[in-house]
This record gives sequence, C-alpha cells and structure tokens, in this order.
Amino acid sequence: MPDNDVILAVDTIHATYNHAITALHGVSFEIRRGEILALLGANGAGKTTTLKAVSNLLPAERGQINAGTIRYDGADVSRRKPGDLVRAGLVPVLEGRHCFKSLTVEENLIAGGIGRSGRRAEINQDLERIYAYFPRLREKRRTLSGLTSGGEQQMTAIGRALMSRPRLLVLDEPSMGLAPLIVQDIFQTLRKLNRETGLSILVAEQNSAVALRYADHATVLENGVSVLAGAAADLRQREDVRAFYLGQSTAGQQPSPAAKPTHLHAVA
Ligand SMILES: Nc1ncnc2c1ncn2[C@@H]1O[C@H](COP(=O)(O)OP(=O)(O)OP(=O)(O)O)[C@@H](O)[C@H]1O
Repeated sequence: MPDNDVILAVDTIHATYNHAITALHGVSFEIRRGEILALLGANGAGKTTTLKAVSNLLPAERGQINAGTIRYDGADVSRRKPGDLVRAGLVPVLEGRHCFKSLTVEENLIAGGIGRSGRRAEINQDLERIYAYFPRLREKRRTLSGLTSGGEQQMTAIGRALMSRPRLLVLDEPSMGLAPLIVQDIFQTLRKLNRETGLSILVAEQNSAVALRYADHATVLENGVSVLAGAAADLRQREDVRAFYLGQSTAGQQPSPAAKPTHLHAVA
C-alpha cells in the first residue's frame, strides 16, 4: 500500500550509462509531502544521476534504470514522459541554470509557463508571486538574462520552474559557483516557499553545511549507494558524520576508515 504522505519514493535503484558504466547501485530515500530533503555526497557520488532518474531524464543521456522503482504520488515515473511529470508537478531545475541568455528575465520566466494555461492575467499573477519571493528578479525583469549575475540566473531558473506550479521541486546544486551570501539568500527563499506553500523540495548539494541548515532530512550517497539517512539537525551535529561523509574534517586531514560512524539510519 503506498503511503499517501509520501510524495516521492525511491527504492533501491540501480542505474547505468550506455548499458556499461554503473552510476547507481542501491539508492533509496523517501520524501514526505511538505518536506525538504537534501541529497549529499562528493563529486561523482551519483547525485545528478539520481535527480535525472527521478525526473525520467536518464534515457535522454543514454542512461537506464536497471533495477528498483521510483514512485511520484504513487505512480511509476518510468512510465511517464518528463513533460507529463512537469504537468503533474514534478519540476526539475538541473545543473547549469539554463537560462535563455538572449531573453529578458521576465521572458525567461514566462517561457516556464508553457504547457499550462496561457491566460495573461494568470501569467501576471504567477509573475507577481515569483517577484514577491525573488525581489531581485523584479528589479532585473527587463534585463537580458545573459547580463545578470550567476545568482540572478539561478533565481531565474528556479522562478521559471515555479511558473509550472510544482508540488515537488528537484534542484541540482543551486549553490554551485555562487558567493556564500547569495547561496544563503537562495536557500532562505526556498525554505520560505516550502513553509508558506507546502512545496516539497529535493535538493542535491555538495555544500552540505548550507543544505543541512535548511533541509528537514538528508540522505548521503557514496559511490552510487545511499549509505546514511537521518534528520538534518542530527546529521549536522554529529562531528564524526561531518568529518567522514561530508568532507568537513576540522583537523584538515582525512578521517581514518576505522572511525566510520555507526549509521543514524542505515539504508539497505
Ligand atoms: N552522461 C554520462 N555518461 C556516462 N557516465 C556518466 C554520465 N553522467 C555521469 N556519469 C558517471 O556516473 C557517476 C555518477 O555521476 P553523477 O554526475 O551522478 O555524480 P554527482 O554526485 O552528481 O557528481 P557531480 O557533483 O560531479 O555532478 C560518475 O561516475 C560519472 O562519471
């Protein structure tokens, strides 16, 4: 019986590229409605592959899911086209920000609403809602995206996703290449959206410090396997976990494998 409180259930997925390169071999986690879940892990741990699997974008990269299941709202995502998933509220913002650089910020936002009602009044209402969350975008609405800062491009990419009225927002490394204050600003806005609208969020991050500050729960990936899961507040406080899995060793040296922590909640 699917649990109605769970918006996304990822169960022991295995994934390869070109039927040859194994990227994931046992990733599991669940997101409850209205929750922010951070997917943490080092470079190459499999975060992006997991997000693409969730959004059914792997086939476009010659990627395959070989085992396991992913259910969004109880339904198998592999049977639905990425566009249908967006219409159903599962909206990805993948790495690289992908703004149309020769369009203005506002034109970029409007482009995100394609596929739903094109009524001008409704679009304006949604734009206002997005500008209320991202006041910098209102200031830059007439500026070409290519001339805006990295942080503003990230905000535009998130704003564009919001035009699709998501219920689950899937974000890949929103902090990448941005100054700490901007990163904080973006995460604060995501938290506000989550609190005020009940938006569920799956966010992959290498910046575990900031992700754990704003997430409810976190899952850590290591070499394509989910090795640890727990409440963000618990993970944040455990020095051993931070040092071993999150690369935050204060001593500036690699912790010894013997010091590997007992799992808060080991994932099979
Ligand atoms: N298009 C692809 N074709 C072949 N192998 C790939 C492809 N994309 C990723 N991989 C491989 O899959 C594994 C997982 O990569 P993935 O990009 O999911 O990790 P990540 O945790 O998101 O890392 P990063 O932070 O660098 O994006 C890596 O070994 C990577 O080399």
